[in-house]
Amino acid sequence: MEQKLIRNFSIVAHIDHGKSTLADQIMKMTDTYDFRNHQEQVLDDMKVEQDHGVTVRSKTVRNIYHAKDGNQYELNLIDTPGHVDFHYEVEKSLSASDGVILLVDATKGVQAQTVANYRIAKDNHLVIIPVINKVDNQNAQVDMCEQQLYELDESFLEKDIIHISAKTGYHVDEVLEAIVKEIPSPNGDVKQPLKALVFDSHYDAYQGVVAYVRIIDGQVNTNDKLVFMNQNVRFEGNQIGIFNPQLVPQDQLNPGDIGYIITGIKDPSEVRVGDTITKSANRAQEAVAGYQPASAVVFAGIYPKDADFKDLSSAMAKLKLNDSSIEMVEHVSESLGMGYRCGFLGMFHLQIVRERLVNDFGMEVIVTAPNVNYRYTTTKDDNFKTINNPSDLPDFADLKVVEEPINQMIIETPSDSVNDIMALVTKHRGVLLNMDNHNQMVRLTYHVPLAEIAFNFFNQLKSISHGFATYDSSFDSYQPSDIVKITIDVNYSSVEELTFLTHRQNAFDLAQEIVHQLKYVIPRRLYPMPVQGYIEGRVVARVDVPPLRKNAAVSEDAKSVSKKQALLRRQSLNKRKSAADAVQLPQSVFDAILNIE
Ligand SMILES: Nc1nc2c(ncn2[C@@H]2O[C@H](COP(=O)(O)OP(=O)(O)OP(=O)(O)O)[C@@H](O)[C@H]2O)c(=O)[nH]1
Repeated sequence: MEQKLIRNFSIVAHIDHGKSTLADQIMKMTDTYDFRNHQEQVLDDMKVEQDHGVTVRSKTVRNIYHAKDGNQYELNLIDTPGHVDFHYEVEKSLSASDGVILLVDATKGVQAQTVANYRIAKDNHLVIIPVINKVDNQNAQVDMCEQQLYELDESFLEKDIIHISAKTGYHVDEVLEAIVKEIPSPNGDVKQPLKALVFDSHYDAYQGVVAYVRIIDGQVNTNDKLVFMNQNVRFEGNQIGIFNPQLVPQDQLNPGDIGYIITGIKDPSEVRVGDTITKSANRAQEAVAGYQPASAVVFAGIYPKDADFKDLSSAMAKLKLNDSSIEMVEHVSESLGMGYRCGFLGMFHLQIVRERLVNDFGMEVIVTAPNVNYRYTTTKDDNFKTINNPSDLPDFADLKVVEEPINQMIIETPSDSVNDIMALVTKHRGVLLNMDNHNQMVRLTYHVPLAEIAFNFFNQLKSISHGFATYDSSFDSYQPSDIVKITIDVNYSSVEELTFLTHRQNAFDLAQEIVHQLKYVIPRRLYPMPVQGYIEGRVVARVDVPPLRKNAAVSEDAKSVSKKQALLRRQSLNKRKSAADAVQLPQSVFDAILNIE
């Protein structure tokens, strides 16, 4: 396809505003995919995506469109995720695009991720086509959405904002025409040395690493000798091709094309998303600017359940290739063995990683209770050290200052929920900075500790506001805080994975609650096991996990004294045997802790 007839664009929106439905509709109208014999939402093909009904990974598909001007255009569409945890995916997709369709649900209006995605598109200097979706819905408020879009960007006043129903196809043809007319064709020079930006990748058991690329300059042909510029890893492009949305081989990719290169590389750590591919014989001078690494928000340990650490390690490396935002470092735990301490972009991301390990790699894992990171100075050292594992915080006697991450959070809500929401955020130690009205909604701006909103906050907010409130939050600063460490002993030995950091005001209640929850989930032994919670060296909570044994005194099948004595002897022998084993922590222990509000 001639370069001037190519259009590369992403569809961006808040979660559930209809991106995948629009992508399907475009594929239907351009005859890219035959939907009669297939399921809807072909792009959301991962099990986790179908289970949760959300897009987790960006997906690319090439459509051929016969435009009204008589030309055939190649429309490379990237469907992006809408959930805040997958923001990083959107950033990567936009680096491969020249324009975006900014989709707004007519029944919901402009929401937090609409604004966030609009900003990324602006920062990338992309053409933005605003589109209002779901106009077939009887609750559609098209005028309100238009007003909100004008407030977001005055330049939209000069455009005719398109009103569509992605579901029925109403006016989607106008979107296709706008893509052709407004989004520029890619500018790249075929005569320059090859520069292909790797914006994504996945691992194939037979073919090794498959790199998803946008060709910036030059040309790549099948079997070319290639090199990853930053990693300096050489390989041969065994197969190249495009997404339809399945992989379809081609002989050649040219500037502006979005496609894939099968590298044959079997070691996932040799490939980095954000790297540039060039030819080994005719190297480009400079690599394309890559991506800022994503910064993890919540941290947790991941350990193999029944399998070997080696299996976990190989599964994690392949997963990381497909999701470069996961941070991981090896970690040895006394009770769970070799594993990883990992960083995630949010709780939903953590949940998806856990499910993908099972679905995609058959890897059952134990995930420990998540936490955020903190930093501290000690009486001996005034330099701040950041920790993401609570057990790394030194003893309270040595600490000078502990700081926790504070986020700026903006909540938009209908006015009838304002009081309840303010009470909720105050309970979570939020400090109100500003309150104003914004398109019939109240906008509250807060400073709130990340640890207070990283876990269950979103669900609480949704339930209080009956699903209407939305929020967006971003890191603001570290601030000194009265943070204390809760340590938990099971059977008189401290369990590292059950160490928590929290504000002093919550510490006592939290320690009580954790210890109480553990009573029912710690696997029982033949003897009672005390579970104790400590704060700054003092026991503040205690329960005894009841023993797993028959009570010889009342047992019905041991009526004679000698039989009772024999039973007691056996129990005492078993007791000595099992006392030597370390306490095994099943997943239910960490799940129980996660449910504490
Ligand atoms: N009535 C109506 N419903 C729509 C329309 N477009 C999408 N929907 C519905 O809205 C819901 C969300 O649509 P999706 O296409 O999955 O939304 P999404 O933006 O891709 O969601 P994420 O990828 O998870 O962010 C689905 O139940 C769709 O059937 C439309 O034009 N009209």
